Amino acid sequence: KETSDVLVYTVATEQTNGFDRYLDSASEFNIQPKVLGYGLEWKGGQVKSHPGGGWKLKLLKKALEPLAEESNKLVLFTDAYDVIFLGKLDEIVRRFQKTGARILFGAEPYCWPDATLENKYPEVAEGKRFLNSGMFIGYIPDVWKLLTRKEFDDTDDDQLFCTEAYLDEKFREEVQMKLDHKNEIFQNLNGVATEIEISSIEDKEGEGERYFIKNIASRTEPLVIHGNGASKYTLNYLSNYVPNVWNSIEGCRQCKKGHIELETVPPKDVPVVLLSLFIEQNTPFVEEWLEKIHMLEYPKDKIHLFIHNTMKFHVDHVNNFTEKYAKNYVSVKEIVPEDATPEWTARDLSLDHCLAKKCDIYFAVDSVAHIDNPYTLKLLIEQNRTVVAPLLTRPGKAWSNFWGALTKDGFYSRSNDYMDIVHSVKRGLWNVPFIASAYIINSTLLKSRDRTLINFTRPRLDADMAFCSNLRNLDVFMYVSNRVDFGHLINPDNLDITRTEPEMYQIFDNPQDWEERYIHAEYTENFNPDKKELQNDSNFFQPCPDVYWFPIVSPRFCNSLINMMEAFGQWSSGTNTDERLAGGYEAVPTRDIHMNQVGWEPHWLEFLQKYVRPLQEKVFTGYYHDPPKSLMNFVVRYRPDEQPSLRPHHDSSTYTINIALNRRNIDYEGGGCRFIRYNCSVVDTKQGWLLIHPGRLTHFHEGLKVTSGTRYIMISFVDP
Ligand SMILES: O=C(O)CCC(=O)C(=O)O
Ligand SMILES: [Fe+2]
Repeated sequence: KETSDVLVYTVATEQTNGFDRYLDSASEFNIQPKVLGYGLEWKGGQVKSHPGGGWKLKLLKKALEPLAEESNKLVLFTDAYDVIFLGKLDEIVRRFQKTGARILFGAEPYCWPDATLENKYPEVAEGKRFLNSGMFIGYIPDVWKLLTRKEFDDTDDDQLFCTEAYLDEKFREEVQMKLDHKNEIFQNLNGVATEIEISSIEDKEGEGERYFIKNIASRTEPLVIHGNGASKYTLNYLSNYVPNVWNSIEGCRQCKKGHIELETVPPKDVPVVLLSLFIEQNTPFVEEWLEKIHMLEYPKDKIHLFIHNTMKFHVDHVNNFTEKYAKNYVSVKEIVPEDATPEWTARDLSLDHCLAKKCDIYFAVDSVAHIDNPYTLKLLIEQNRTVVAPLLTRPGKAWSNFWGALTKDGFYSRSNDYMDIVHSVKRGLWNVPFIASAYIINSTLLKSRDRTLINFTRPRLDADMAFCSNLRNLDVFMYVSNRVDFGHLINPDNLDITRTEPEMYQIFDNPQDWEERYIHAEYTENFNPDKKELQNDSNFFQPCPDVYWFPIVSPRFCNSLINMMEAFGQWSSGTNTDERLAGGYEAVPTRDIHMNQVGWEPHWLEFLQKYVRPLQEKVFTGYYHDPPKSLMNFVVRYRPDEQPSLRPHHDSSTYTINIALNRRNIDYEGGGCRFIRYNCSVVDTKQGWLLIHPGRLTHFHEGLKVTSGTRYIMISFVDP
C-alpha cells in the first residue's frame, strides 16, 4: 500500500507548543497531516477534566464525507497537542495490516468516561483492555460507518461514542474493529509510564547513540505516542529525545529549530526587554549579582528595568547600582522594602509592566541567580522559545533551578536524566515541568493568552510553583537550556546579616563566590611554573632567606577584615596578662583581636587549609600537615601612640604567616618585619600579600616601628 493512500488527520484550533511539536515529529517522517478546525473556536466542551470532544469527530466526518466510498484508502486520526509520531507511515500501515482489523484504536488501562462499561469489554490475556479515542487508523468506508453509526453532538464525548460502537458486538464484527492492546502502533501513556523506557542504539557509524521508545511490558516499539491526561509530562520528557530530537553525535537537534540570529536584526528591531530583578530574601554577593546584570551583552537602550527589593540589607546595594547605571537603561521602576509589596504581587506587577512598556521579552532574574555568562540574555532570546530558563546550579551540588519531573501532587521529583543535565553530561534544551530563578518569557504568550491565567498567585503555593503550575495548565512548555554554561546559584540559607561583613563568613556556603571576591586576582599565578619574575634563584619571591612572599587575598578581603576587627573593637591591652590564653600569660604581647572573638576561626582554618597549605608545600618541600593546625589566629594593630613595634622573639609555630592588610606609605609609615640572624627586613610589604617563614630557631624576628598611621597585619602560628 502506498502511503499516499493514507490520509492523516488531526484537530487543532490554534498554534501551541504541543502543536508545533506534533508537526515537527510528523515532518521528521515526511508525514503531512491535514489539520481540521484550525483558527476555529473549540466547540468540543471542557475536555480537560470532563467528557467532550465530539466536535473532533464531527470535523473528521465532514472531511471524510466526499471520500466515504474510497475503499482502498486509509485514515489515520490522532489528537495534536499531546501526540508525537515516532515512525514512518509505511511501518504504521504494515503493522495495521498485520492485525487484520479494518479499524484499530489505541488502548489504555482505564475505562473512561463511563467506568460501568468495564464488564462489557472483552477480556484480554495481555495488554491494555480499554479503548482510547485519541488515536486510530482504519479503512475510510469502515471509519465512515463508525462516524455515521449514530447521531452525536459537538459536546458529546468522542471516547464514549467510539466505545459504544466497539462494545456493540455486531458492529465490532462488521467493521472488524479492534484495539491495539499491546501497543504495536499506538501508545497511550496515561497510567503506564513505568512500562515505558527510552532506549538507545548505536547509530550506523557506531559513533553515538539514537533514542527510541520501548514498552517493556508488551515488548513493542510503538510508532505514535499520546500523552493523555496526566501523562503529558511523561510525553514532554520523552519528546526531549524522540523522534531523533537529541542524539549523542549531533547533540540537541531541536535546539536548531526556530533559532534566530540577533546579529542580523536591524538595531531598531532588536527585541525590547523588561529585565525584572527580584530580591526576596537576604542574599550574599548581591553586589556581584548586580554587576553581572550590568555586564549583560545587550543594548541597554532596549532594556527597561524593574526592581523588587524587599530587604533593607540590600537597599544600599540597589542604590549604588541604580546611581551608577540606571541612566543607561530606557527606564527603571523600583519597588523598595518600605512599599511592603509581597513577592506574588510584585511578580504579577512586573508582567503588567512588561506589557505596559510594550516589551517583546520578559526576563526575570532572582538575587540567587548569578548570570556569569554575559551573552545569556542574547542566547536565550535567540533560542526563540515561549519560556526558557538558563540552567543554573549550585557549584558542585545537585541543586538547580529546574525540576526534571513532578510528583502526582505537583511537587519536586527527579527525572532519570536529571543528574546528566545538571552536570552537563548531556547538553541541550529540555522540556521540564518546573523552572525558577531566571527565565525569559516571550511576550506573545502574555498577549495571546488570558492574562488572568498567567500569574504567580495561588493559595498555599510559592510564587514560582504557582507560576509554573499555571503554565502547565495552559500547556505552555518550559525549557531549561544547558547548551552552554550560563551561571550559578547562590546558597542564601546561612547568611547572617548581624555580622559585620556577612559575606566574609560565606567561605563554606558559597566557596566559589567567596574566592572570587576575596582571593587575590594573581593567587593562581603562584602555581604557574612558567612565571617569569623570579627572585633569588628561587621559583618564588624570597625577600629574606627562607621567607617567602605570595599574593593571597584581595584588597577587599583586607579592608573587610580590618572592618570586622574595628567594628568589634576590643583590642587587647598589649600587656603580659592575657585571659584569652590557656596560661593567661603572653611573653611578647601585641595589640590584637583573635579570630574566635569575631566568630571567624572555622572560616580562617578553612582558608589556611585551602589557600595557604598548598603554598607552604611548594616552598617548604617535604613538610606535609593537612589540615594545618593553628590556635593563634589574630589581627595586630600597630600605632605610634599605642604599640608601635614588637620586640625580637620566636613564634610558637612550625611556620608563621603574616598578611599585610593595609598599605605602607599610604595608610601608615615605618613598620615591617626584621629577621635578625640574616639582618634582613621586609619593609615594602604589599596589601594582600603573605609572608611565610619558619617560626623558631633560625627566624628570630621583630616588628619594626610604625612612625605614623595604623598598620594592620593578619598573623597565624601554624602547627604550634
Ligand atoms: O610586625 C610584624 O610584621 C611581625 C609580627 C610578628 O612577628 C608577630 O606578631 O608574631
Ligand atoms: Fe612573630
